[in-house]
Amino acid sequence: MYRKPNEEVVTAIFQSNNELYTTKDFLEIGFVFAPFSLEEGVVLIRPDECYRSKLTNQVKLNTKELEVSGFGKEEHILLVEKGIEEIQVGHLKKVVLSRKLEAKISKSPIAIFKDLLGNYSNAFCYLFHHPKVGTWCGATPETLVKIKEGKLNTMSLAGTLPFEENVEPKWGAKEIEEQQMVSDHIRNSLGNLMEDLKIGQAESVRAGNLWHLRSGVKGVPRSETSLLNIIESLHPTPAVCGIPTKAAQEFILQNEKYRRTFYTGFLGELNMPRDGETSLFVNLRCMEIKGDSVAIFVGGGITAGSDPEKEWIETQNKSKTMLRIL
Ligand SMILES: C=C(O[C@H]1C=CC=C(C(=O)O)[C@@H]1O)C(=O)O
Repeated sequence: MYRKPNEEVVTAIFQSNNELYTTKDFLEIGFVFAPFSLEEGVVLIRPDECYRSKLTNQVKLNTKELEVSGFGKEEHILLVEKGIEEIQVGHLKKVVLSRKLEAKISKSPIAIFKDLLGNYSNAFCYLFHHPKVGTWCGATPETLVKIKEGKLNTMSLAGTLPFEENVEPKWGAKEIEEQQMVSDHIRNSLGNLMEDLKIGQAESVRAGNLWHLRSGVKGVPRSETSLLNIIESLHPTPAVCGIPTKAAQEFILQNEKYRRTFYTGFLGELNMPRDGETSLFVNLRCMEIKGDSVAIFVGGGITAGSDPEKEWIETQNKSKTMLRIL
């Protein structure tokens, strides 16, 4: 079940058996759920039954300050320090480092999903379940790619500050440089696949209790460009992996002390309805639900200008997007 950013309609797609289908070439139709490492298999939910409904009875939750446990701080700071060293010796320019935190829940997955819808209107909110994969939900601010009527839209997203009512975010050199790196990377990797590519000015966008810097990216894919080409050139974006991509991915796989599985993968509608719109989102601000426990996934972009303590606080702030709902 999902609702696209700033829309009112919730769509539910149900597959009528428990087979685990995967995509081969992104020409299939359905809902995809892709892991960070694509070779683990991109799950496809076949749309045997589809329902659409307008949102009703949205409840705004109290936004009072949340206390977040400091568990895992030392380990995360060491990881960030290692990332900074790798950048200083010149192996990487940027790497996104993340962690997982656990919490108990007393709400049902459906109640959690409803609260995501009611509180994050400009996010892509979803609840995913497959008996052989698990149950996930989230409210992500990042579009991986949207293709409609031959036009492509994506975004360069990076840089984070806490949101404060009536206060404009003041971006520092670290965030501006970090977001510029993402824009440059998108230009390099998508440029050859497109007739023309335009990357807009960076602007501040709100994502729940946070601000991000975002540039819109628009273009028209060349006639010979396939969706698979586009996905392979964009995923994993430097907003979730790093620069250069391969070296950052290796660093992540070797140094993060857990497996990301579907966090920082992507998900969304594929060719729905037949030959229609594809809109895929990066799986951020998300959690995996297992009975009465959840695992929340949070990370941040590390550059030469990163301060490990601040990076830790940034992950604490990102975890509040989900913790508030719980
Ligand atoms: C990796 C995450 O956020 C990414 C998206 C926006 C801003 C980010 C940052 O400022 O570091 C991250 O690149 C996450 O939320 O777990």
